[in-house]
Amino acid sequence: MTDDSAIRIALVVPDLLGTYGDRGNALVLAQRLRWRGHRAEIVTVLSSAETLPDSCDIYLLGGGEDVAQQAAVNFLARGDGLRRAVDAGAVVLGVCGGLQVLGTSFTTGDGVTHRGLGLIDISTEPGERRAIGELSTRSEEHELGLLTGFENHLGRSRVGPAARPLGRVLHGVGNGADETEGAVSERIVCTYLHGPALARNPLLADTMLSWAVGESLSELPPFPELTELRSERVKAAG
Ligand SMILES: NC(=O)CC[C@H](N)C(=O)O
Repeated sequence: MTDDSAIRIALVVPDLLGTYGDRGNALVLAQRLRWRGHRAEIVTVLSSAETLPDSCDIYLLGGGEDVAQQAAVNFLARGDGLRRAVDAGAVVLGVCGGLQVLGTSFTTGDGVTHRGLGLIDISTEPGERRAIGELSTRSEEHELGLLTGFENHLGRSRVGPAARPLGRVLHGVGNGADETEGAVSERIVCTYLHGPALARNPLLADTMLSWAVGESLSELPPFPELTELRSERVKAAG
């Protein structure tokens, strides 16, 4: 049964975009809401569903392989639920393959260009080699500070004029061409950070949650394990 007062978090086609552990982002968001006394519901939408419901507050798209990304675009274009949700103010996170799916187009390693959903102005072409390893960036423009994660992608992305980069690369590849990482447009956040990104970067998680809830959220007590994880991972990035 649906709980009307709950913040609904859609985990979008994890059977296609679930290769890199990004489903953890849904658990992080739900738990950070519950710790503050909000109700949260995770709505898992598999690609066997008819269409994606437009009634969720937050939509999470993870990373996946090239063929899975094409299947995800086909599924999401059917019914257009994600576009309607975005138009109504939903918050969206696209990680890696999810970033490429949300963008205008992506060219896969075989040289074929595929249409993305066009929800954010970012396009992707294959690089010369796969970017694999720790990725750390600084996001001053969006006041998100240091962002940490790992990357594993061939695609190199260019942010168009209708979006802004999420951060500037300190270590790793990120978007590739110009030392930027990810993209932001209104309430859509795209990144190459896996980790899962929202487990490693609680400020990003809480920023997205405050957009969904419509108010700033109470402080949570510091988690020493989290501080330690972040500093250990940033150190590992060199
Ligand atoms: N980690 C991913 O999601 C990979 C995305 C995409 N298939 C690429 O290689 O660029």
